[in-house]
Amino acid sequence: MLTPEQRLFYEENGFLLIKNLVSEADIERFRQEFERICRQEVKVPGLLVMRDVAIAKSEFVPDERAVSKLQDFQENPELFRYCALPQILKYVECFTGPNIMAMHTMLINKPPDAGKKTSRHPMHQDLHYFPFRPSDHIVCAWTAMEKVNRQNGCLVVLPGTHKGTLQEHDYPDWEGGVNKMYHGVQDYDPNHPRMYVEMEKGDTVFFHPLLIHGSGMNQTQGFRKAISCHYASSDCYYIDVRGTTQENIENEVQEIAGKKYGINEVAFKDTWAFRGRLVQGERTSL
Ligand SMILES: CC(C)CC(=O)SCCNC(=O)CCNC(=O)[C@H](O)C(C)(C)COP(=O)(O)OP(=O)(O)OC[C@H]1O[C@@H](n2cnc3c(N)ncnc32)[C@H](O)[C@@H]1OP(=O)(O)O
Ligand SMILES: Nc1ncnc2c1ncn2[C@@H]1O[C@H](COP(=O)(O)OP(=O)(O)OP(=O)(O)O)[C@@H](O)[C@H]1O
Ligand SMILES: O=C(O)CCC(=O)C(=O)O
Ligand SMILES: [Fe+2]
Ligand SMILES: [Mg+2]
Repeated sequence: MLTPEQRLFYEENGFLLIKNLVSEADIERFRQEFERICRQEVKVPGLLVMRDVAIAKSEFVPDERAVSKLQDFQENPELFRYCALPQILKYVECFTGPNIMAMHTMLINKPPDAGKKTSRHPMHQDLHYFPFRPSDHIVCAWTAMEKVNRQNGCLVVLPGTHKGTLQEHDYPDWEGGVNKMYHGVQDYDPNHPRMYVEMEKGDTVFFHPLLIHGSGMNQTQGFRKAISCHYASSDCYYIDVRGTTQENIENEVQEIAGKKYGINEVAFKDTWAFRGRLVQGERTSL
């Protein structure tokens, strides 16, 4: 699928932007379903509805505009259609091989910043959240549901950082507050070249789980929308993160999973095994 130039670009930079990959019609359907979920017209088992911390901690009564992110929509057939779009899977297969699992799903509705810069997403590596390997067989697809630019907080990437190792992550020291589980790399090189990935509606970026990335504040009045899925080869294997830098996220996830599913001591890897869904080939290991 990939031209030699595209392959080389990904190997060197850790991401690949494909223009106009998802149709307007599909994006409109995802948007409609998102709105139905916000209006609570559909109930989705396992879905996590997240509000921005600035809104969650204020007196303001939240309505659908307060939703900053939907996570784990694998049980919603309409949104999950995104993860199985053939034109996306054709690219994903270049990184994962033929057995493909959709491991993590998100619809991000980055709100207009409430004045505390909490709409930012600190610079991080997604692998920090994942207890499975090898990292080269994991890839994220992130599709802009509208034009994204520096004004509304597009993705910011540090090209080439996927060649490094997994860094220690923790909450950034931000005055205005930080969203739950938005860990960041503590000491990335501030002089590393930065790229602002500006995209049109339907453009899709594929990126490596070690690529350091984040997103800036949304300085517009609109809600910047994107839909994404992290894929892994189903031949990947789970690892034990105890004693590694990932132990802090394991503890937080176990605490939340315990509350959400009413089970104590759920293994971190099981929180992934039961959310993961096969989208192509055979479920061999994950
Ligand atoms: C690769 C990928 C995984 C990378 C990422 O996506 S990183 C971000 C990952 N994010 C997540 O996994 C979502 C984490 N969020 C959640 O689990 C939930 O939204 C919670 C923060 C637990 C809130 O759950 P919810 O059921 O809405 O609970 P409540 O509304 O009753 O609030 C309970 C207490 O939590 C606070 N809260 C709500 N939203 C946030 C927030 N965004 N950041 C920080 N704190 C928050 C809320 O103020 C309340 O606090 P107290 O009043 O108890 O002090
Ligand atoms: N010290 C830091 N620690 C962790 N993440 C940071 C830090 N500084 C910046 N970032 C992340 O990198 C993103 C991009 O930073 P950048 O300074 O380019 O954007 P910004 O300050 O949000 O907007 P602007 O385009 O006006 O500079 C930030 O929004 C934030 O998510
Ligand atoms: O859409 C964004 O702002 C980035 C989200 C992101 O990187 C993540 O949730 O891991
Ligand atoms: Fe990320
Ligand atoms: Mg700045």
